[in-house]
Amino acid sequence: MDLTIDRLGVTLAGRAVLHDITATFRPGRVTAILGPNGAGKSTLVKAMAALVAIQSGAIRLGERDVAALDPRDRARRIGYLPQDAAIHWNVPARDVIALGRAQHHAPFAGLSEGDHAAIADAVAATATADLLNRPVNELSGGERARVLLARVLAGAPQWLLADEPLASLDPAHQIDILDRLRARAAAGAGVAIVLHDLVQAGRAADDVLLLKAGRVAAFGPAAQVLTPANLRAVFAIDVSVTADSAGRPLCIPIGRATG
Ligand SMILES: Nc1ncnc2c1ncn2[C@@H]1O[C@H](COP(=O)(O)OP(=O)(O)OP(=O)(O)O)[C@@H](O)[C@H]1O
Repeated sequence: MDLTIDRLGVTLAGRAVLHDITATFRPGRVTAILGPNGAGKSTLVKAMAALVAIQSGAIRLGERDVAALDPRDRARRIGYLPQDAAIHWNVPARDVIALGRAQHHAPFAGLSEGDHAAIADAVAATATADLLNRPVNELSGGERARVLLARVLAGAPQWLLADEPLASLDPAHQIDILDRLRARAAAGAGVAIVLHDLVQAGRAADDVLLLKAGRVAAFGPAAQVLTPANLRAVFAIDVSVTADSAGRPLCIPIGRATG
């Protein structure tokens, strides 16, 4: 089902943060949300997960208003991985990952075979098997980030919204995680990820939403959006854009825009 943002406006603490955002994200594709610090990327994904109140417009999953969905039903449909997620209990990583199945079974019910299978898939996708018995607060930042990603993957949501999922990962794990997210999309899920790295965005994204100061600067297929002119207009940098060996845009930042 499409995830549609329709003339969305969000105001936080009296400040208009998002203005008249319209875009339709499609399942089966990876959509990257890019923009400078403070552009409104996190606020947008929170609004898509119904975690912030919206002042105007709507977010719809298919025909249904996301904010009006029953919360458990919404959690089964939309998985959200926050930026800098904290874990307040020093429990083994396996318990954190298992929490990703909570919306699939009755409260206090044990894990079903289906739950175990989904957890095993998520553990394989994030290479967290060796971490399962470790207390989460003793993991490195990147290890913890992979455990948290495993938790949201374990829920097998129709839509996966991830806010900077690569931020603390080493290059090998960045590549692995992007490949897994692409595999989820290829299997029919919707995937929307906030990214800062233009190289990774070009590599992973089918579609790109460029945000600037809370407004849509460009939205569409990655090759049409990731152009030197758009990137200059949004980030005020010069970027070399060529095609990589798979024909995807390869964006190399050169420096601050001149002239
Ligand atoms: N709870 C809040 N109350 C008031 N203003 C907020 C709140 N949360 C975010 N903002 C403001 O909204 C704007 C957008 O913030 P947001 O976190 O969505 O940006 P972002 O594009 O994700 O930034 P970054 O790349 O730095 O993570 C910023 O100016 C921020 O200061």
